[in-house]
Amino acid sequence: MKMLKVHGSNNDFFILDGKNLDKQLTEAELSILARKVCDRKVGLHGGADGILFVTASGHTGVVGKMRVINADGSEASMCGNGIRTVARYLSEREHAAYFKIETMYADLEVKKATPFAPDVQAFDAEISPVSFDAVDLKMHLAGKTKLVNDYIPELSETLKFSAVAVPNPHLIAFVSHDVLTGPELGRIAAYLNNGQNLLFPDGVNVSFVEIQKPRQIFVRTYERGVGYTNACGTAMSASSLMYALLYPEQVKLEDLISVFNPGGMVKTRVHQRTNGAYWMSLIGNATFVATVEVAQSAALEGDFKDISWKETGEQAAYEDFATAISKGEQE
Ligand SMILES: N[C@@H](CCC[C@H](N)C(=O)O)C(=O)O
Repeated sequence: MKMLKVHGSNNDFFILDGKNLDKQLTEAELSILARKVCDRKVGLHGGADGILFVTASGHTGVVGKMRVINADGSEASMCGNGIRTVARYLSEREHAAYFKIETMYADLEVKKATPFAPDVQAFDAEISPVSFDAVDLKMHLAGKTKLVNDYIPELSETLKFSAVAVPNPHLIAFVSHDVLTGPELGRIAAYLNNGQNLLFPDGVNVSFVEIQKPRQIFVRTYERGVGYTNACGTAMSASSLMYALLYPEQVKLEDLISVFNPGGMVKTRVHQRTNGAYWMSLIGNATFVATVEVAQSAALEGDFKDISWKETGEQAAYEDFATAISKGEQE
């Protein structure tokens, strides 16, 4: 079985193309494979945040289908950092620069973007559909059908949250720098993703957002099915939407927003269609780290003694880029 280790803002994945399997996987095996391969301690070469499973799409004019399997084996409806890397993979495989990828709820447009730096390739992905509806969020708050900049007393007496599905569920709070870097995010997100709480029984991705200056935010995310990640693309898109809606004096629809995260930086734009629906452009790196070969039967057993791992050399360029960002040399 061949896979590709990739990342967007150091949110890392293994792309598994159904064409490169030794043998067809059952649904249960796909989930087991994700848990074995992604394990940070004993998984494949340091593990990953998830598997991006690529297959053919049944939809006309769509180049391929992406399924997102979190590190804990659960399936997510979307992955913003992941779809950029799948876009690059399909773009190289199909020799196309602008096309659609099928995801659980929508066929999303992707296109090649201007590289962020030499050897730091970038792609631009549509993030949609957007919903504030508690039913779509699988959110249960007494008497509330949506939540926009409001308190959830069960979680915090001081923080205000907004809930938005893009279409995977996100809970977002705008916070000070101290709160962004402190323990509250972990406390709240671990509780909401314990599978037992009544507010989000299916879990939710939780992000804290700091406004650094107009059109520049920092987003830290604790992901459902994973835990803390270096970045979450759908969270940065959802956070950009809430930034535009809650702080219209700082950012307008269509403005380019710089979104920094612990793993790097992406750019976003918030758009609104004529029917009122919001959608976002998520523009960021799509880095190929290494090509991997492992026997499928061994991977399913979590046995990674005998693998072939060939680095592409792109990670060094990405690290130079990330260093330049952290020194404020790039906006
Ligand atoms: N890292 C992803 C989101 C992956 C899915 C998420 N953990 C969920 O369960 O919704 C991104 O970049 O969007």
